[in-house]
Amino acid sequence: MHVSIVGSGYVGTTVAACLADLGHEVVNIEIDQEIVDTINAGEAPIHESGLAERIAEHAGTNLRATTDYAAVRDTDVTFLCLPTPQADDGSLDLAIMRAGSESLGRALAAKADDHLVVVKSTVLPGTTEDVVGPILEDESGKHVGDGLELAMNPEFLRMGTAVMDFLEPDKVVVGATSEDAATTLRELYAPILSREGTDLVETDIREAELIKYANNAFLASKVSLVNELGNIATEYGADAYEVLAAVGLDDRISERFMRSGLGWGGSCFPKDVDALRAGAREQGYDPALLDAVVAVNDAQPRRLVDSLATHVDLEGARITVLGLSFKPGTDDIRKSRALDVIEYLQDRGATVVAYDPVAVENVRPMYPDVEYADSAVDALADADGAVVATDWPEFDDLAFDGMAQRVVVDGRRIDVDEADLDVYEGLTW
Ligand SMILES: NC(=O)c1ccc[n+]([C@@H]2O[C@H](COP(=O)([O-])OP(=O)(O)OC[C@H]3O[C@@H](n4cnc5c(N)ncnc54)[C@H](O)[C@@H]3O)[C@@H](O)[C@H]2O)c1
Ligand SMILES: O=c1ccn([C@@H]2O[C@H](COP(=O)(O)OP(=O)(O)O[C@H]3O[C@H](CO)[C@@H](O)[C@H](O)[C@H]3O)[C@@H](O)[C@H]2O)c(=O)[nH]1
Repeated sequence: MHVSIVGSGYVGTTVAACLADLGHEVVNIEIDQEIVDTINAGEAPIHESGLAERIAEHAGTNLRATTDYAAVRDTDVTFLCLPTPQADDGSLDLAIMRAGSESLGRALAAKADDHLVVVKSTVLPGTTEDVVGPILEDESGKHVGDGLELAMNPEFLRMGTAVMDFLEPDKVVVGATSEDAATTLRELYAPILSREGTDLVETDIREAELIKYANNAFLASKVSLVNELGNIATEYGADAYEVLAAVGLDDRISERFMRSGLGWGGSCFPKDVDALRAGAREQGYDPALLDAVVAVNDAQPRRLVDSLATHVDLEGARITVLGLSFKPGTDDIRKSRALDVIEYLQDRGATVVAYDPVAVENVRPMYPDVEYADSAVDALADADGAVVATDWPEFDDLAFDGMAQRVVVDGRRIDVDEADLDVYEGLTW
């Protein structure tokens, strides 16, 4: 099938490379010329395991990139993989989706054949049919159901494992306005849908849109619940990890996504939970539980710093922050809990020394007064205390003997030989 993909960030690039790998003819339409040139040179514009190889193999044959929306006219289906950021009040900001839909609609005006537009971006119910659809109709002169079909196909990939998550998902969700649109997507995804372990969920568009938010809200709530249970466990002097390992054996609950500690960050959970809360309020519903989910999450970084402060006078102290990315396996620092930890430490007069295997250059411009070390061991040298903010595997079994005071408060439960430390405290265990 001939496929165009608008937006070539984390999702658009991964989807394009993977669809090319499945044998489709794929073109990425992207406003950033540097990204376009990178893909056309056979290189990956982002770091994701398995992506560079796929782009190297397919660029120049069945994968290319361009800034020119006219390329959509040579394709049967277009995926919109544009950003859907938060406005200042937390609500969903659709400005980029609107701009992309306008450009797409204008390009489709000169296409004679029928076209299917699939929204893959995370958008609230009603966006595809009430915002994207009418813009496409106005700009192209086509009508939904007559020359133009609409579908919504949310994406559940995680950063760091994006390629495998896309190629081997638990589910593919398709919301479509017509049987033809659903059939096209079934054909496009045939190799993925034929594998055992992947379910196809076909719904109307509104349900497809909401499934994505419900999925992220559920996972974020699960982590906030395990953090609350972890906070309670520490008050009782109990180990939340032992407690939750047992709880997770109940298959109604599952042992996955049970790691308590510093909480959730990243480019998705914070913005999507906020957009759903704002959307719910707009619909007249008060999302009390989701408000609490965010409040619990926001409290964890301060709890970590407060816990360190019970052992170290932070004013003038040299404190190491181990890990800056929002989770291991990525250099993404968006809404990373580590950044809140840095701010609370600085507020209390500490000098912060930070180390991360890949994310330092993303943080440096935001926090120029932090000292950045080249290794965890260097970062710990002469420190009066340390906190663990990201569970990078290389932090397991670290040597802490270079510290001036061997005090560690761990927000992520790395493997530590407590005998090496004067004070070791887990945030929730
Ligand atoms: N990142 C994830 O892990 C993930 C997972 C699932 C769903 N999502 C959702 O997918 C969507 C895209 O997310 P992302 O992380 O890939 O975003 P991103 O910011 O990484 O990439 C978006 C790309 O779109 C480009 N762009 C902006 N305006 C454009 C325009 N008018 N025309 C063409 N290109 C344009 C940008 O230059 C950028 O390269 C969002 O709705 C997000 O919530 C993200
Ligand atoms: O037991 C856990 C699991 C995760 N986290 C934290 O939760 C955040 C999100 O982690 P993860 O879900 O692995 O990363 P993302 O790449 O943000 O992926 C989420 O957000 C994407 C964008 O919407 C979705 O597509 C994915 O399905 C969804 O898992 C990170 O800060 C993790 O440290 C915990 O604290 N404890």
